[in-house]
Amino acid sequence: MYKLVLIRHGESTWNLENRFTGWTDVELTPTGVAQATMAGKLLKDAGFDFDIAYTSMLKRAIHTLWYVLDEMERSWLAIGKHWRLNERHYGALQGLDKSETAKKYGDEQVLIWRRSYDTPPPALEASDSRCERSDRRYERLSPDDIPLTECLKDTVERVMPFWNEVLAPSIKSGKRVVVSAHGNSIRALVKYLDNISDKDIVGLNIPNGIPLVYELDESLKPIRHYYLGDAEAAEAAAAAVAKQGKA
Ligand SMILES: O=C(O)[C@@H](CO)OP(=O)(O)O
Repeated sequence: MYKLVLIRHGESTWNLENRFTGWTDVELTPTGVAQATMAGKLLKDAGFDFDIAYTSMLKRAIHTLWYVLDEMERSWLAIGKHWRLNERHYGALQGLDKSETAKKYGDEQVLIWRRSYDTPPPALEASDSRCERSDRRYERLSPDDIPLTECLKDTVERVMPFWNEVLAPSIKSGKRVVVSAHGNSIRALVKYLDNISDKDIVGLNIPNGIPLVYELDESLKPIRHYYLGDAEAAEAAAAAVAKQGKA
């Protein structure tokens, strides 16, 4: 049996301000740092250890991983950073207040933009100063790989090559893998792993900074999954994420 640990980054400044974030590179808050440190402690106390870590190109996930590994005394571990693990691109909503947006367009429309499987939020213009196409960290990508908006389906399509080419082979080779990523890039992975329908994925929310453990069989099919620590607290934190898009 293999184990894979997924961690959504700790609370970010824009989580705290309740703004759509996507590919915007915002920092952890002190609460986010405490959540990441606690995630490391939970993992260490439960006897977890890792051989390799992966994260996105965004500092809220990178720093979360640093705090987790530091707490586990594994700061020396190899870390792979990849844009395919970035948060779902939120298009022209990036930077807007979620509940103000719900007041303007209605809770239902915001739920569609936040959680529908195949309806993307309005796209950014490539000329918009928020567009990441001129960001040096993505200079090796073709501009077309850098989204102007994404629905979860698009995120699944960009995350899956990373699963197939990096994560799955790494796990199958016997490496113990931890991934620090984002609410929607993790939802994309979970949708694939648990074969969740396009309809049911709408109701799935991932809390900040709580390790999500997958036990996988020889062919990497999930046997079971669970949040480390207090299961009720994890459920309450996921329910709070669901409410963020209400007026
Ligand atoms: O703003 C975002 O990028 C994501 C994660 O914080 O939010 P949501 O839960 O609304 O998809």
